[in-house]
Amino acid sequence: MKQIYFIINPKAGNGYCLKVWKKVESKLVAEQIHFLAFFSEFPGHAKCLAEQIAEKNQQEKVIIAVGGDGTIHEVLNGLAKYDYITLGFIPGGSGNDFSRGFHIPTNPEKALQAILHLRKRTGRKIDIGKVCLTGREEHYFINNMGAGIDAIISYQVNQSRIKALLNKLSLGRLVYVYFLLKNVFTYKTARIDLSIDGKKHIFEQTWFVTVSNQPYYGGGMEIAPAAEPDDGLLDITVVHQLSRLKLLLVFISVFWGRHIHFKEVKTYKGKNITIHSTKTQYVHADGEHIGYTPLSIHLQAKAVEVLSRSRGKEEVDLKERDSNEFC
Ligand SMILES: Nc1ncnc2c1ncn2[C@@H]1O[C@H](COP(=O)(O)OP(=O)(O)OP(=O)(O)O)[C@@H](O)[C@H]1O
Repeated sequence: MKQIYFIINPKAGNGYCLKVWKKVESKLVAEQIHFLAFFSEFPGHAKCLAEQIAEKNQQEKVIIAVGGDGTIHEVLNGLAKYDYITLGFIPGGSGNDFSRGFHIPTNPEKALQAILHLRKRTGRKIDIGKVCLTGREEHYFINNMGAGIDAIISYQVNQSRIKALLNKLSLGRLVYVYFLLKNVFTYKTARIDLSIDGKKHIFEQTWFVTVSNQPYYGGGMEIAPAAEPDDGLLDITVVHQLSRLKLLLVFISVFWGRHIHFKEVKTYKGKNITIHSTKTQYVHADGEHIGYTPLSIHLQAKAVEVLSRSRGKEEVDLKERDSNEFC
């Protein structure tokens, strides 16, 4: 059996993750499962830890990220170049879009149970995206990346103190609404030149472009309802040429994946994408600020083995994530 390593972000979910870890740790001890655990001590540390674990002995291992989407993003970036590592995830953050998209239970004990069960089988090979920014190191994403107003919002949310306060009151989602409202009346749209597998598209007055590997982002918004993480394609969503008020309507409809029916929302699929903008745009990958446009994105097909279940084309019933059906 492969050795299991845990990388825990004690700050994820504004400290909630530590409680998650305590529960997971007790269960591991009770079930006499051998494991090694490491805590992320500062932003970027989870990436270093994952890299060091992957390098050690160069043997097959399971690395389980315990935290939010930022934690899994860092762990992914540490292990993406090592094809003998299997990635697992126990949700302990505030958004947890990875667990939504990859059908991991939100309950920590059930998530662990699912992971221990899935570890006995061959993992699922999934695609990831590689973002290349001018003069900066490459970044991999597992959920999605974006450029435009959504990237500014996620940057401001991550910096804000209100997030911690609202999370304590279990109103974490409101922080996105607050920053959306703050930006929607001041943000200046730009022309975006997009190339998808060599085909050029020009969009005037663009609010944002996202490139998704799985459907969810921003803590449960179904931005790319058709995205499948193992279909060898990335799903592109462009929102452009609409009024500020209509943009708010589009954002509301994203929670149900209905935004794709607006004529101002364009969707595509592709493998190699470039984004240029007349105005420098903020860029995020898995909700973490990584730089600014211009950039290129390249699909890395079936590049990472994950402990998750595939749902095929069935509709995802999110309530089921908490059921015991993994076992
Ligand atoms: N010890 C630490 N102290 C402070 N920040 C840390 C530490 N370890 C990691 N981080 C940073 O914490 C940030 C948030 O982590 P993460 O995204 O996992 O949690 P979250 O924001 O609560 O969840 P989500 O992204 O799912 O909403 C990341 O940007 C990461 O770099």
